[in-house]
Amino acid sequence: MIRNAKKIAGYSLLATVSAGLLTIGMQFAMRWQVEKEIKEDLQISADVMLERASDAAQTAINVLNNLAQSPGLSCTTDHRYRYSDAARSTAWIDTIGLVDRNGNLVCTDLGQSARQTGLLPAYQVGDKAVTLSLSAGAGQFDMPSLLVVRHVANGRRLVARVPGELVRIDPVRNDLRRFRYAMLSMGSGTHWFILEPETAGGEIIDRVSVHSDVLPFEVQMSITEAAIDVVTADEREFINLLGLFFGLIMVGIGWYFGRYRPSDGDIILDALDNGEIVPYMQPIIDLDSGAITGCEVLARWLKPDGSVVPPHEFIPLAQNYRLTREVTCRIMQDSCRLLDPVVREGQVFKVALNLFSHQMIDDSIVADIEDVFKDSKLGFKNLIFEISDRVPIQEMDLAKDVISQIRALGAEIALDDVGSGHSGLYNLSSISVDILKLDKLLVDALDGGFAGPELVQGLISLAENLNIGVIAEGVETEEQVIQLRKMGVSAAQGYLFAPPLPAASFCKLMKVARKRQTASEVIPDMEEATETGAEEAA
Ligand SMILES: Nc1nc2c(ncn2[C@@H]2O[C@H](COP(=O)(O)O[C@H]3[C@@H](O)[C@H](n4cnc5c(=O)[nH]c(N)nc54)O[C@@H]3COP(=O)(O)O)[C@@H](O)[C@H]2O)c(=O)[nH]1
Repeated sequence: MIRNAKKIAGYSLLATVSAGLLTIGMQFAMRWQVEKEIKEDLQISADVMLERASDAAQTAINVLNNLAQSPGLSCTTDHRYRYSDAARSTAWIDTIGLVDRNGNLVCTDLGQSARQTGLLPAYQVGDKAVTLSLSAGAGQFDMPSLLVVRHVANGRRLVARVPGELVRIDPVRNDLRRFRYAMLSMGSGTHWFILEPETAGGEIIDRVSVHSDVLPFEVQMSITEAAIDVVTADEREFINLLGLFFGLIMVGIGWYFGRYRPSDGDIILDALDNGEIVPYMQPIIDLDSGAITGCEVLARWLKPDGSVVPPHEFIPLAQNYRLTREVTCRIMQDSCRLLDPVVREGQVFKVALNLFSHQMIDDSIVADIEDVFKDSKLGFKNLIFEISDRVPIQEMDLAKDVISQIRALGAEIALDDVGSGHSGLYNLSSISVDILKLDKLLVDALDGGFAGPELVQGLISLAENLNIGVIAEGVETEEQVIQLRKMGVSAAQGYLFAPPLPAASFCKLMKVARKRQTASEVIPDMEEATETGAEEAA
């Protein structure tokens, strides 16, 4: 199972939906743009068609006006040459002929000799000098031609024929013509031609209508929606591919952001599971005899790369992620297991374990202590639980209850960090403890400073009066040992004797200490074990 599968699925769904919306948005925008362009094209088409029709008609009128300047136009070869020349002078006209007053075509330009009866209506006095009419198409599907008629004399008229095929050419894209309807009309219901769409039906998306101010032409055009689908076919495919591509990228991003990234809490849990958080033991020495009377258990994180992480770097993380119970249990279990060989040899010594201040108001710690130590050889009576005086206990009644339960098991309670910067002896006034642990700051103050020795002496007297023991912490010099002994302190720990040691080194040290009972014999060997321990720790 992929870790964070739900998260990845959520992100991917979000990504897919956004890719889908983006694709739809792009399709919509593209369709809107194409529709706009099609409408513009339709307008241009209509304008061009009207312009062509007007240009063709106007050119034919001009050509016929020029011819009409010549007097006595007839069907002589000479005149027919003139008609031919005039017809060829412009692409719009395909033939020019002469029509008699009865409307019969009597001759045309050269090459167009056939006589045609009834081409135009009979001439009426008062007819306009120039008229426009339409010829019938030769076949059913032929387009009628525009006949431009110019009266010359005696009811005779010059006629120029303008074929519709030349006018209907329009610039609309081939694929759009199938959906376009176009009509060029000449007023009063007469239309020159109608271009029907190839594909009938469909919603009309635009209609345009343009007309000439000078000539009786009007162009009407419309186009159906299907044209948009045809025009956008390639683009739609492209956008869909783009959407798919974008969707895949978004899913990738979703996976990236949703993938499992362990929190600091997960890292601590993994370290616990992998046995990387281990107990180190710092010996507690009897200053009178030099014997090791116990140890303080201090947690260390041994990383796989060999580095040793001190507690102040990972304990706050464990606190943030509410993993203090797990840490405490692991340290207690490992201490119990690792010290077992020493205990089995019959050595009696005290093991001090640190508790978190909030554990003082949660009696699950009592059950945990019982669980771990109930069957151990060490026994509850050799356990000391240290609670820090740095943090005032909030719910004193609860704390008193938890402490009395721990003491009822037979274990002792030590008030740690007494005399440290944040210790106010507040806790001491409310809870009963068995041991005071003088902080390194106080021990350092023995060497000098204002009222240092008096302060220590005062606390020692206080402890004596309360009938509680004292352990000095952070002892680093022999002078401190001498002073502490003078003041009546008989238990201490510190780098002078040994730093916190890996369990194996501490056990080795205990073995040596068992053989040599006196301080003068033990301390030199302790240095040896300490060096070994430091090497192992490294
Ligand atoms: N609730 C728990 N708290 C724990 C646990 N393990 C450690 N801790 C607390 O972390 C604090 C720092 O501990 P650490 O870095 O191990 O420091 C201790 C000693 O190594 C250090 N020490 C001892 N002797 C000397 C010395 O001569 N010189 C010197 N400079 N330092 C020395 O002092 C610290 C003693 O700790 P404490 O007695 O508790 O004050 C510390 O507050 C630990 O309590 C854990 O498992 N649970």
